[in-house]
Amino acid sequence: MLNLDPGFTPLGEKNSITHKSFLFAGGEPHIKITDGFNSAEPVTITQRINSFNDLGLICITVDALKRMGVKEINLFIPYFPAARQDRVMVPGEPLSVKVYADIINAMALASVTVFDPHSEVTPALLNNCVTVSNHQFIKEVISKIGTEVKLISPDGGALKKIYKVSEFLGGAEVVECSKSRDVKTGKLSGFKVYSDDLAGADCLIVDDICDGGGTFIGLAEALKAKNAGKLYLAISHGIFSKGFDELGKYFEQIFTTDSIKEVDHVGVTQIKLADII
Ligand SMILES: O=P(O)(O)OC[C@H]1O[C@H](OP(=O)(O)OP(=O)(O)O)[C@H](O)[C@@H]1O
Repeated sequence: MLNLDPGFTPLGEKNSITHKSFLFAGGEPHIKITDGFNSAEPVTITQRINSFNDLGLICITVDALKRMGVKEINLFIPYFPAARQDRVMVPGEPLSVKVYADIINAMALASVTVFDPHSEVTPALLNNCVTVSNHQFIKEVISKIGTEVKLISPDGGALKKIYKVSEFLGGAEVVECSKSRDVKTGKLSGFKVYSDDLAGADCLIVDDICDGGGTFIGLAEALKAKNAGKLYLAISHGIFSKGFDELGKYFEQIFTTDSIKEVDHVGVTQIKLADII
């Protein structure tokens, strides 16, 4: 095991390979593997990706391991970078998810494990991809809420996954919703809840990523307009780029994992991937 982020050990620390990593003054990541480990054994690298340099560190680590004679290298990156940029919406944009997938595929890894990928595009592009669903995460969230909730699917992307979550949970009720996004400006509008009256039912919105949170604030207003009870939010990958001031006004509690970073906020419960995979 080679955990590149010292604060993130999702698969444990058994047989951890010691190393030192740092940035050169020019901004390039560097690593020195300081262990005399058995290079005939497979190695699994784990990493949280918050920047292109975090991917760069993976690339140079794979190179260092191969030069030490390691033949089988596995990678665990729960949050796949640019997974949302999985289609070219207006001319002039990149297909970023393919750029990242091509870089990773070039390393010829034995497996690449991702957690709750945004769409089917990531596993389709990534060689030897293993996906971990959000099922256990949502089960854990519901046990922490402690009461019956309706599962809310915010948009078309989430809809493809929510019924599998419901099935895993033994048939929890699903409420479908939709939103519109202007592909030129990224602006959100037109939140719809496909239920006439939620009759005070507590609701858990389930989605893969929270970035600025606009999706969930817009949806929370639409749910309240349909008489929703308490609102909860479960997000596999918490970016939370606009903080929690606005989100906190709508949600009793927000649940996320540590797939991207640590979150320290009274309104957020963070469930460690180490505890659910
Ligand atoms: O916190 P926010 O800034 O609102 O972003 C979060 C939303 O963005 C992503 O979906 P996206 O809008 O890209 O939709 P898609 O399912 O059409 O890809 C993600 O699945 C969330 O639903």
